[in-house]
Amino acid sequence: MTENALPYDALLLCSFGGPNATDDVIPFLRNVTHGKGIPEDRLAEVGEHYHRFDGKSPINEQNLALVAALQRELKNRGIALPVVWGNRNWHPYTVDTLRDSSAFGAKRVLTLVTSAYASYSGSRQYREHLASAVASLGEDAPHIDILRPFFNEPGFIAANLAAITEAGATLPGGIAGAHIVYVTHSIPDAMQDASAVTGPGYREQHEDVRVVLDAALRELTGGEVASSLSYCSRSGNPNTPWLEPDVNDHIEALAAAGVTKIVIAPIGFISDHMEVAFDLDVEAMETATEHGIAAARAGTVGVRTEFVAGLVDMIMERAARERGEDPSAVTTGALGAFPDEAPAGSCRMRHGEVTGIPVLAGPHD
Ligand SMILES: CC1=C(CCC(=O)O)c2cc3nc(cc4[nH]c(cc5[nH]c(cc1n2)c(C)c5CCC(=O)O)c(CCC(=O)O)c4C)C(CCC(=O)O)=C3C
Ligand SMILES: [Fe+2]
Repeated sequence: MTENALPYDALLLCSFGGPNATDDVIPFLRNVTHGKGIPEDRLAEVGEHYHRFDGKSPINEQNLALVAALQRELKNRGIALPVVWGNRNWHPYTVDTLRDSSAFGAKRVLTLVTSAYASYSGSRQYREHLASAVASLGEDAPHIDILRPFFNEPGFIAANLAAITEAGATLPGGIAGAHIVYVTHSIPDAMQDASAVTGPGYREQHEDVRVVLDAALRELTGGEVASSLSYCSRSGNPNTPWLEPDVNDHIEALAAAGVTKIVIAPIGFISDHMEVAFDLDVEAMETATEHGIAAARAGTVGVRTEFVAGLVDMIMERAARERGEDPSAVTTGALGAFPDEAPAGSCRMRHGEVTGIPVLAGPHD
């Protein structure tokens, strides 16, 4: 049987974007932090992280690699679906990509947002961004659908599991006895609360992944698995509460409790972009070394075959549903598949704050 992705005629990979050169850094950071109240000194500090890498974030090449991997997987399955790429905060901007796609005849575009978990930052903000791109294209805009969050897609889990076991194998004595330090991006407590209003919140989605991965690791190793979830990359006003513990404080506390080896597993990110390359590989690794802990950083899912195949499964499942079929949504863990359309009031920046900003894939309020 030949598979097809109808009614879709393109897949848009929609991501964060990052600077490609020194001169891009400040304008990129202005785009990201526009209206967000991030203090100047935090911006200067984050600018320094990028300058350590000559102003070039690895994120763009990683997204291009994911585009290529998705194209390969689709082609191998005999599915004709062009994959295009657009960003929220840097070139190529989503609006430009969609204008081009439309010029080439795309009428209905399925969007894969590069955030695995739902919160304002990973979900609603992208839905606002896509609505604004569509509005500015007017009649030329294709119809856009958005794939649900994929944190509990089995391929995402399998890819993380493989990455953790590979990293664990590099530790002295292997993974046995290592504490698994799962890490994700911190968000303000208010954003966390707002993410939990209409369904399982951002933290709960990660906890679900942690439980599933721990169980799989236990099965693989035949031993006990100790783990915890911690957070990196907090910003904003220091007086505003964000999700804790910070990964560095947490590693310090683990050392004080007698832990001697850890795997740092960045389950909150899909590629080794700047948060991973600096906040984990530089800062968290330094913290571990200072405290006498042997640490191995697990890779992100990147373009691992399990992950890419799982994404294509999700694409085909969604396409089938849009054709009126009733495909089953396969998920791991206890939370089930998130809905295709976000519920009213979900994933606001703050609970109860109605901004009136239009969104796609869900009601505006
Ligand atoms: C949950 C989440 C993800 C994970 C989901 C996902 O993967 O999408 C994520 C990803 C990313 N965040 C990124 C970069 C930045 N995020 C910032 C600021 C913020 N992030 C937030 C949350 C998240 N962010 C929040 C609540 C803020 C505060 C301001 C605001 O409410 O928006 C700032 C401003 C400076 C600072 O304050 O640090 C920068 C530069 C990059 C690109 C990296 C690269 O260039 O390689 C990526 C992939
Ligand atoms: Fe961020």
